[in-house]
Amino acid sequence: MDDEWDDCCADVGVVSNNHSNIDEGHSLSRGRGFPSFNENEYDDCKVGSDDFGERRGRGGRGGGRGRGGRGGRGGGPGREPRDYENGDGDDRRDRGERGRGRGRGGRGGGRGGGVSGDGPTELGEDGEPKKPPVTYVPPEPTENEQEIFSSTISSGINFDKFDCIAVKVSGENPPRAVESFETANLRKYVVDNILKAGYKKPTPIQKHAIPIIMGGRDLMGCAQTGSGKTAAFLLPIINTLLQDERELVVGPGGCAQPQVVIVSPTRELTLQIFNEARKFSYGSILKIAVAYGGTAVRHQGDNISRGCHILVATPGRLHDFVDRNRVSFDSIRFVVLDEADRMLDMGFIPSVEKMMDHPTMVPIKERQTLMFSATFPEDIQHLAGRFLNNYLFVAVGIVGGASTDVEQIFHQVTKYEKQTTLKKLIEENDGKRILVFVETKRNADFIAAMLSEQQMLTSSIHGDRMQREREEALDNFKSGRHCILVATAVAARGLDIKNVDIVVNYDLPKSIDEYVHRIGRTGRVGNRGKAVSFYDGDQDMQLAPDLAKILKQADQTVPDFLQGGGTASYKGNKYGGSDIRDFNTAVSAVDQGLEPEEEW
Ligand SMILES: Nc1ncnc2c1ncn2[C@@H]1O[C@H](COP(=O)(O)OP(=O)(O)OP(=O)(O)O)[C@@H](O)[C@H]1O
Repeated sequence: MDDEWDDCCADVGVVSNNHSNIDEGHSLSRGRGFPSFNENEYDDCKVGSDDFGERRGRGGRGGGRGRGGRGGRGGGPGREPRDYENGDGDDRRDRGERGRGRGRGGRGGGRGGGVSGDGPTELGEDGEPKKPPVTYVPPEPTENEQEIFSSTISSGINFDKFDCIAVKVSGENPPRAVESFETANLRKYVVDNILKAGYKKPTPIQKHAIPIIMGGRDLMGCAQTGSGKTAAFLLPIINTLLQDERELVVGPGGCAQPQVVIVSPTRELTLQIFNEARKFSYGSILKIAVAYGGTAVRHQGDNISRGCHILVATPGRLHDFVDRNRVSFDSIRFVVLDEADRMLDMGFIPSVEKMMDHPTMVPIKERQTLMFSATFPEDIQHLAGRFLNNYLFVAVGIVGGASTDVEQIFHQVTKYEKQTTLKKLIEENDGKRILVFVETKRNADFIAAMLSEQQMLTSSIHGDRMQREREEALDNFKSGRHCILVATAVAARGLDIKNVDIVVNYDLPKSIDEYVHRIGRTGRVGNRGKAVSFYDGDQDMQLAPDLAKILKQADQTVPDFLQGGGTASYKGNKYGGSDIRDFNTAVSAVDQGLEPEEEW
């Protein structure tokens, strides 16, 4: 599959029988009163789990890049030159501890170790190199109140302009939007936590989603990047759990029965939502648990088996637990798909179907199903309909449109000019926090190494890095220790990082939705941001019409080289369209003309 960065793959049902590779000596403390997880029960690298990030052993680049630069590649078997160019080849060849050969010149020494130095690779029953156990135990989440509440990005000068964006609500009998958190019928506990997070008033998606969800309805919610969709579902869910408290159930054998399951496509986003849920439920009796790949299974399993009201998970790891009867959906009250269009596209749909159709899943009419994204193409909305019950559709602004707070700049370059252009851009923006997107994992490594060699403090994040490295890279960038983060699409969606000054599309993505999500890492909650994209006519021509359209919709100048290149791939003026169910109601529209191409 081309989306190799995915934290899940389509084959969710396939469970490897090869458990012999699991480190039997690895142990963690037993849960209180519940059976502890045995690592042997899990093959953390099984096909279909969300553990791509823990893959090791790139056969073709075993040379190891040590301190001071990239060493030779090609010490190991298997990588075709084409594969090297494209970087993201067949993941099956990416396994096996010993071939990794990675290191960052100029920043702390390389992590070398090629195939050649370590003797023959041991093979498992399936002929694949035996997989190492995943032993990474992430740091415990903080209990420090100040830290819990400090992750919020402060709202910017354009925050109030959110209120001028047209909102369309469709579906039967939508409730009235709320105007403030104080009048939203939220419990004091929840309002106190909202205030501690520094929120003064709800964003449009929150104004609409809170009463809809508290009113027991299903929802498909679309609003621009950085406009508070996470709180839009977390606040009413947490409020409902506290208002109408139900007993926490843990079945036989420590099988947890969460009341809420929130699924998102990447590990880092899952962790972020988990922390947001902890924030808004701070001080309450609610138990929040997290499950994502690339981490020691037993650790998460023990936590989950103690019981949790809310489980935030990536699909692969969620199904690991479900398949082993460690999690069931018998007590579900809410199912949330964040980045829902991504969760329903080809790579993830089997996981979502498996969850929704699971024999233990509460029937559609007895649970609430909520879906959120900044982009929601109509074909994906069709798919979504089957999981929703008489839902309301809320669209804030143009579905799939870019945040108007992001200035979008394009440089026309050839592929040979990209490196120099990037270096120049970074030099001209010394000290600014810059997120650089590239298309392939290999290019992410390459660019990060190149910048590091130039004494530009750089981290990288992509699906071939171990989870520990991914989290460290993100942390270095968030804390400002490293001003530059080079990323593949794994960081395109949902991540909420303070003070990202510039997003660079070193390589433009293949789809316009991906572009919208990427540039949405800056210019969040009313802050201004800038996106600089390198446009290579040879590579990116097919994206030109969509880019031109996105620019026009955001009232920005369209460069000549993006003009006249054909028709956009989306119909009409509404990326992703409106509610596909053909409701002709615009129940709540604050149409003040700020969205020139709005049709409602
Ligand atoms: N009402 C509010 N007032 C102030 N800040 C808010 C409010 N709601 C959310 N925020 C903050 O705005 C930032 C962006 O929120 P969030 O990550 O939920 O955006 P999003 O719409 O999900 O974006 P994306 O589409 O990129 O996932 C977060 O730092 C969040 O804490």
